[in-house]
Amino acid sequence: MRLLVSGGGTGGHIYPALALIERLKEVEPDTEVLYVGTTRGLENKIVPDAGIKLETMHMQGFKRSLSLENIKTVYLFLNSVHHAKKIVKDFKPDVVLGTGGYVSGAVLYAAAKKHIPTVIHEQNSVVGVTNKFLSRYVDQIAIAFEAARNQFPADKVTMAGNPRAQQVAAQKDSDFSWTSYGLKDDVPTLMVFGGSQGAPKINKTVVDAIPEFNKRPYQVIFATGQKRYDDVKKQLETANIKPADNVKVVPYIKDMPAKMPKVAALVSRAGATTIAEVTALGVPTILIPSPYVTANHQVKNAQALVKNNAGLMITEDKLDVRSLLTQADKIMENAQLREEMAAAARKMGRPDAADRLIKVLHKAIDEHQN
Ligand SMILES: CC(=O)N[C@H]1[C@@H](OP(=O)(O)OP(=O)(O)OC[C@H]2O[C@@H](n3ccc(=O)[nH]c3=O)[C@H](O)[C@@H]2O)O[C@H](CO)[C@@H](O)[C@@H]1O
Repeated sequence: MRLLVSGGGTGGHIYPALALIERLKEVEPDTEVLYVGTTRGLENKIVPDAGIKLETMHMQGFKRSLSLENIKTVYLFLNSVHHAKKIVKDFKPDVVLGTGGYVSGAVLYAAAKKHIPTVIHEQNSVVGVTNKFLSRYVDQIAIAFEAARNQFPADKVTMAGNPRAQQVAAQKDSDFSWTSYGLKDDVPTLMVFGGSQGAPKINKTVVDAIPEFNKRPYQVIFATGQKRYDDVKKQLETANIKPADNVKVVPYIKDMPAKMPKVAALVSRAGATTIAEVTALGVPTILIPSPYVTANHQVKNAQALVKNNAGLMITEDKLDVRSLLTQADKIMENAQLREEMAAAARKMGRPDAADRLIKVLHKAIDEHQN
């Protein structure tokens, strides 16, 4: 298959695309892939690191208030559509997949106008602006939450799940060792990150909790987000806080599918891709939904896990050292509770999501020809 993929800005849009590509190359080894992203998003690092060819376009999002910047945004969008049409013409894809972010708006719109089969993947329960816009033009729409179904034209929608779920589930017996971080393999590990880019309030709270984490019988691996690492280091120095041997602070955790199966519990934002991963594997979670997202959708994501006894939630306004430690200790110091939460989480997982999405791609190709 010749697959053109576009999705960008944040890890939540990029990792599902990469997971799909990895699986497609397994089942259809002659697959050719080109990825189109923005010049500034996380895709600039993650996609080439995965050995996938990347083309970039300069784009920006709309501001909510009326502003001159929006004129520039429209200009950049039209320019990108023009650029994307050229990419489509040169690459000659059998199908084009969009996984969200402004850049996928331009690429999928261009492909649809050039009569190429198109599919979008929506990771969230509340549909993103780009996918909403594209839903009129594309052939097929794959979703990961039932709640997204009625926000799209009904005849185009298939439930697929998030391909990242299949990727992490496939590595559940990974031989990754925590010793590569200077941690131990026989001590339960709490992983902490605030989404793919880190979150300042979570970072500050974890920094302040480190003197207590230092004394715990479990270990902590804390990813600050690449761009926020220096800031966290400064906070640690100013407050004279030194992580003990059982606490590691890093900018970013690479190759998460190999590592996540080895964590006892996770503290994180409630982004859709993280949720897909923890439910595929059965990882107990403490979710701190981002209050800065469309229609507060991360709270809805988190509530689904809480309702099924698979996760605990701390809303950001209630997040402080005490609430964080209380919930972390509750899970980390009770192996039986962890097992129960893990089993509940696994029941919600979709470990065949990539295969389902591949079927949707073929459906788009087949039905487009008819
Ligand atoms: C603020 C914002 O708009 N967030 C959105 C963004 O989330 P965002 O990209 O922040 O978060 P997601 O949970 O969707 O994805 C994070 C991904 O990054 C990985 N990871 C994280 C930290 C790390 O050190 N290493 C690493 O590999 C996680 O394992 C996961 O695969 O897109 C998601 C999918 O559209 C939405 O649900 C989120 O609401």
